[in-house]
Amino acid sequence: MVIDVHHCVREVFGVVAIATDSLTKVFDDGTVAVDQVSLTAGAGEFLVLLGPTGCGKSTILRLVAGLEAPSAGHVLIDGQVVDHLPSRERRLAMVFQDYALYPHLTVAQNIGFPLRVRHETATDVSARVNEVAGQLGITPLLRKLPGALSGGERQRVAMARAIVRQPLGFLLDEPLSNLDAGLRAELRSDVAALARRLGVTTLYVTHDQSEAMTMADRVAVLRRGVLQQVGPPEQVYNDPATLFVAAFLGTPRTSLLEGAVYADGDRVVLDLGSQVIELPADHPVRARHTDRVTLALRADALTPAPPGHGGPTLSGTVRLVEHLGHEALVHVDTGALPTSTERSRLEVPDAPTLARMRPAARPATAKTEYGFYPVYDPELPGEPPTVGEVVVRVPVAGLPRLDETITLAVDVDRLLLFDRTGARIRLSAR
Ligand SMILES: Nc1ncnc2c1ncn2[C@@H]1O[C@H](COP(=O)(O)OP(=O)(O)OP(=O)(O)O)[C@@H](O)[C@H]1O
Repeated sequence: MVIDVHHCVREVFGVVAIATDSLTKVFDDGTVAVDQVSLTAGAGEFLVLLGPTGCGKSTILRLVAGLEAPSAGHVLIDGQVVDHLPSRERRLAMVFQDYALYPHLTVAQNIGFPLRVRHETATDVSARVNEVAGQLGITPLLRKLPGALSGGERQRVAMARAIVRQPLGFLLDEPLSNLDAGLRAELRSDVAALARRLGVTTLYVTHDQSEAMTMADRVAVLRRGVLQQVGPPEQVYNDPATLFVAAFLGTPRTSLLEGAVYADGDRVVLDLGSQVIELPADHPVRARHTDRVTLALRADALTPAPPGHGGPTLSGTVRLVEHLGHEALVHVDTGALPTSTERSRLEVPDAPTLARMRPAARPATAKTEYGFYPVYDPELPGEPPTVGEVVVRVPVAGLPRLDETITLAVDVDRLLLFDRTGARIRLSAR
């Protein structure tokens, strides 16, 4: 009788949790790449590590894989500390963005490679390779060489090679980043579905928020090696704990504006300097009278105000209309003071945003009736951005013209406010 060793292992170990406990990595040059990160990917969970470039995502993966030694803290697999275990004994399969397929081996030989180095019989290797190729829909490719494959096919072969050993966990480091956008979107669901079908605990690294949002059971957002927030995608998006998380998650980019709260008789307003947003008189932010705040506004908090709209509004001048087909992204200059990157801690504004900010040298905002006179904190380095822009999605049927003044309805339930430290001001009425 032939016993399938791998199936036995899976049955004995089952699906396992992968965890880090105060994991810290300081490289020899003093770089603190990972700073006391405690995270758990539950058994069978698809956990995505998300953050800007350099935030320590790959280093966490390498520490979990055993390719780097932690400076402090621990890695746990199935509740057991594995710090002493060499990489190969951790039974975790890693897939990198470059796949690292052997160019002179066929697809079948590439997939079977991890089994052959364990001296399994040719019959067993072949059976397992065929099984995995079938699972991934790549059986027709088995005789080809990697050079004859498309990017997406190569990616599937790399996944096949990772699962052939029936690992206890997958560690995937931006495995889709070398593919074009269309294929990436297609493979996203494939990879997530495969991991779920196999029930394998997965740590998936990406800096692409839409990838994280569509694939993850939970997302862990990192900044400079420090864990900011962990939760299901919709929770992290809708209920960000910090200004950084609110700013990092948002397509189009979340707008950040400086403001102050004023509660005056039966009025409660957010004073942006150039204008005020009138809030309902019983709005809980009333308790924050005179506080300086940062307002994070995403496109989904704004709509062009219909005639006679009675709720909170924000107005501004149309500066840019980006056509997306059935709708357009309309960039509206509110005259308010944008939040500096030093305060938001969002260190990598994209090039188009920067390019738009710089040439539009224009003094930001004037003093309002409530006396909020926004100025940049003198201790903050760098040149302040000059345009307090918000972005709204508008159906093509009702597009405004450039330089037109438009009024936007603000969804109060989607107002995200943050204090001077970047911590969320939670409004109990939400
Ligand atoms: N061997 C090393 N020696 C010194 N510093 C390193 C080393 N490897 C990584 N770093 C630094 O550690 C920090 C985290 O790097 P890491 O590769 O983990 O980031 P990342 O979030 O995966 O970024 P990316 O998305 O660009 O891959 C960075 O500042 C990086 O420059």
